[in-house]
Formats: sequence, C-alpha cells, structure tokens
Amino acid sequence: MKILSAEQIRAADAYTIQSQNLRSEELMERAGITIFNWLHQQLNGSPVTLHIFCGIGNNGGDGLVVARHLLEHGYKIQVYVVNYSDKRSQDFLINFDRLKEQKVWPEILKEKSPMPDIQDGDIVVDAIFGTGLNREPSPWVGRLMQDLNSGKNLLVSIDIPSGMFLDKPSDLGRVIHANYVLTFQHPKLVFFLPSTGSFCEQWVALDIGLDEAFINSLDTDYELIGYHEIRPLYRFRSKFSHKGTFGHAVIAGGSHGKIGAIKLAAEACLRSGSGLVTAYVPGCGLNPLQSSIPEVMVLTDGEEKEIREIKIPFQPTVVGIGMGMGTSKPSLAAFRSFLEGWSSPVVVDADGLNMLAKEKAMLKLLPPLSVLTPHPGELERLIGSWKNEFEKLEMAREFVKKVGCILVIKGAHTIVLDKEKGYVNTSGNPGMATAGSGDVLTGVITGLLAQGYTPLEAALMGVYVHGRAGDLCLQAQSMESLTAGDIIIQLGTAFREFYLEDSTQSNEEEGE
Ligand SMILES: NC(=O)C1=CN([C@@H]2O[C@H](COP(=O)(O)OP(=O)(O)OC[C@H]3O[C@@H](n4cnc5c(N)ncnc54)[C@H](O)[C@@H]3O)[C@@H](O)[C@H]2O)[C@@H](O)CC1
Ligand SMILES: [K+]
Repeated sequence: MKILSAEQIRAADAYTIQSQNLRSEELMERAGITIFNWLHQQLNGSPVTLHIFCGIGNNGGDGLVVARHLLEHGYKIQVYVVNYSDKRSQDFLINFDRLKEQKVWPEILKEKSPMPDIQDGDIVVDAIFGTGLNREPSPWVGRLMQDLNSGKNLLVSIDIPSGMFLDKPSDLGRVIHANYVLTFQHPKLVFFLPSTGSFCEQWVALDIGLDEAFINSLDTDYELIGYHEIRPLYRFRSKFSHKGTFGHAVIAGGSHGKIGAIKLAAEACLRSGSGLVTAYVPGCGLNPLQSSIPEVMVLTDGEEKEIREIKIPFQPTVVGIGMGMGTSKPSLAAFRSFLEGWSSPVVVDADGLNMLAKEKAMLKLLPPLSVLTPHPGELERLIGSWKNEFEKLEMAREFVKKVGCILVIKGAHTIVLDKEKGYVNTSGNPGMATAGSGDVLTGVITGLLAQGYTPLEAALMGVYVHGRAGDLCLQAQSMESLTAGDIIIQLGTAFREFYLEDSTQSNEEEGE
C-alpha cells in the first residue's frame, strides 16, 4: 500500500473532489461519517461521554461532522473549538453552523480558558490539527494536549495525532498521544518511525472514497508491505525441480563462543528453501554444527577460534556473511580478500557490517545489489549519526545510491531501501527483540537469494516472513519467552500461508 506525503494527500483530495464532482464539504461529510461509523461500531450506543476537541481547519471540520452524527445517534457529547487562530476554514464554518442548528454550542477554548472537566473513562476525540499543521502549535495548545495526554481517557485522533508533522520532526511535547488513529485512506509514514510511532498506538485506515486510480499513479517514496504485497512475489515449486534448482548458499562467520549465530542463520537459510547450505566457520564450529544441524555441510578455516581466510572450493549461489565473526584484523583481511574475488550479491550482517564501517573503502568491493541488514547501531557506524528520523532516512537513501546496495534497516517496522524507494514492513512484534533474531533474518534472506529471488524480493519477503513467523510464535507463547530458534520453527507456517487460500492474515489496514 502506498504511503503518501502531505502534498500527495492534498493532491488526492483535490483530484477526488474534481473527478467525482463533489463540493469539498461533501468529501468532509463523507470523511466524518466514516469516522462516526467506526466509532458507532465500537461503542454500540454505549452511554459514555465523548469530548470532541476541534481545531479551526478541516481536521476540526471533520470533528464537527463526527459530533453531529454522534448526537443524532443519541450519544452524549461535549464539543470544544480550540481557537488557535481566527482563520476558520470554509468547511469548518459550514459544519459549525450545522451543529448550532442542532442546538449544540461548542465551548470556545482560548489561551486563558480553564481545562474542561473530563471524567476518567470518558472518550476524547482529537480533531485539533490534521495534515495542515505548518508550524509548532502555540504553547497553550501544547499544554492542552499534555493535559489531554495525562488524563485517564481513551484518546482517538482523527487522521493523525494533532501536532505531528508528516514530513519533518515534531516537538513531541506538543503532540497528542493517540490510543487510536483513524486515518483517511492510507497510513502515514510517521506511524511507523520509532520516535513518532509510539504516539500512534493503533491505527486504522478508513476508506473515504479517494480516487485510487489517481493514488496508484503517484510515485511515492514509501510503501507499506504486508501479506498482500508479498504474496505475489512467492514462487511455487515445479514438480520437476531438484535441490540444485534452489541453489547452494554459504553462511560464513562465527568465532569462539559465537558459533550459535551461524547455527541459527544456517538453519533459517535451509528452512527458507535453499537447496543446499554450507556453513563456513573457524575450526571450533565444526562439531557443534555437525551435531546440531546434520543437513548443513560445514567447511572450516585453518584457524581454530576465528576466520582468517575464506576459501570456498566451489561456486556458491550466494553468501551470507558476518554473524558472530568478530572484527579482528585477520578476519577483516579475510573478508576484504573474499570480497575482492566475489561478484554475486552477498548478504552482510553484524560484524560484517562493523568491518565495512571500520574500513569504508571496502564498500566499493561489495557486488551490486548486495543486501546489508544493520540494526540502528550498525547503521550509525556505517552512515554516521543523524539528528532525527527524517535525516536518518535521507542519509540512508544517499548511502544506498552511492553503494548500490539494498539496505534493510531493522527495527519495530523494518524499512527496506533500494535506490527507488523505501518499503515499510508491518509484520513482527517486540518479542523478536531477542538474541539471534537478526541471524535468523540473514539466513532467511540468504535462502531466498539462493533460490533465485532477486535481492529486493529476497529482502522484502525475508523481512515479512521473519516478522510473520515471529507473530505466529505468539499463538503458543509470550513475547518474553520468544527465542530466535522459535522463529525458525514458525517459518514453515509463515511460508505455507502464501499458498493456503483461507490464510488468516492480520489485516494490514489496521496496525499497532
Ligand atoms: N482537503 C480535503 O478535501 C479533506 C481534508 N480532510 C481533513 O482536513 C485535514 C487538513 O485540513 P487543513 O488543511 O484545513 O488543516 P488542519 O485542520 O490540519 O489545520 C488547520 C489550519 O491551521 C493553520 N495552522 C497550521 N499550523 C498551525 C499552528 N501551529 N498554529 C495555528 N494555526 C496553524 C493552517 O492554516 C491549517 O490549514 C486533514 O487532516 C483531514 O482531517 C478531510 O475532511 C477529508 C477531505
Ligand atoms: K487530529
């Protein structure tokens, strides 16, 4: 699903108004009714009081429409206008009058107004600012937001949490902390970034009939990736295929005390469909690997405790490298000379990334479209430090263009970047922040590359399937108890969902 910028959202609104021959107030009515319907479905006529805080622009206008429909359906409402400016929008004014016709006189809140009385358990609807925010809210509006945030109330934001910019950093002291964000048509990038994402606990994208053909024609910088985007990439296996069809992957790395990383990656690689998997490890890895995963072949370095030379006596399809490898000088030299003699894409993780960061000249040796899978610390070592999430993404995109790689920025919502755009993953859960989870991901991506998926496909499917397997783990256990090995076990079910018709997928139009 496409993630639109503020400008593209405005263009889609304007195009829809024109192509469907609507008045803008009619689109607002549709938007407000859609929000009302969602609320009504959840509340089912409950006698709870709803406090609706409206700004003076179109987001506030949406809030007024919602208030009118709640009233008509017998809900108890209190309506406030947060009067941060006198420039009320036309459609706000139309709906202000319509509400007054229903004998509702919103309370006008100004700088010195006392905080309205809201009882614990009441619901607060936030329609203060939407996508039209163009400067920080003034301090008194910020204080009002903080008061609302500190109450014991369910907070529902219309379109976006008020005070949040879509395309630059927000002052998080002046942003509504929403339990639910009821957003129009498509989710926004800020819902998925670490700093702002926690202000959008759950989001729901509500279809208000914006012109999808127009939206599809837009070239967006980001897309949201879930089951429906990944499933078409899945390749069914032909009856006449054999293990040679699915490639031979090498998983290289490990050092004394860190052979487990290779065990996890090699097993995940195998369970993601690589025809053959060979582990390349220092001598100390031979026995543990042979006895724990007999399906995996093992090659050893002459050294016992760390890799000092990478000599592979055959031509593997793909190499996943770096997990548990250490960054000593001899290991770095081995990595460098391996890259000098290698031309197919590689998957680089963990200490492989740290070595690239230590000797940046090595980045030039990376074969085109290699996949790099940094967590935030590794990313910072590679690209330098950033001031905010937006700068981070810009720097990462520059890096991708310069190096010609695919970057998998791991996090709660992992973002895969290629030179064209960013893909935001929706699967996965905080239980996966556990030792070895990243090794499993590298194994999965390497396994998919071995079978002939393109590097971008392998990265996207790998990230999604890894997260999905982690989600499936929670059916039988908890986030606390989840281990990387459990993720490997669930890979089977995660892949199976691609060809089971009645797959019970999490609805990607709704997220947490
Ligand atoms: N344009 C459309 O056709 C539709 C818009 N919709 C709603 O409209 C919203 C966008 O509405 P608007 O563009 O009117 O803007 P907002 O309602 O987000 O903001 C209100 C206005 O206040 C001013 N402003 C911005 N930041 C300010 C600040 N810090 N202090 C004081 N004033 C400030 C701006 O002039 C802005 O237009 C969306 O989020 C959505 O809720 C929906 O009704 C669907 C249709
Ligand atoms: K809002």
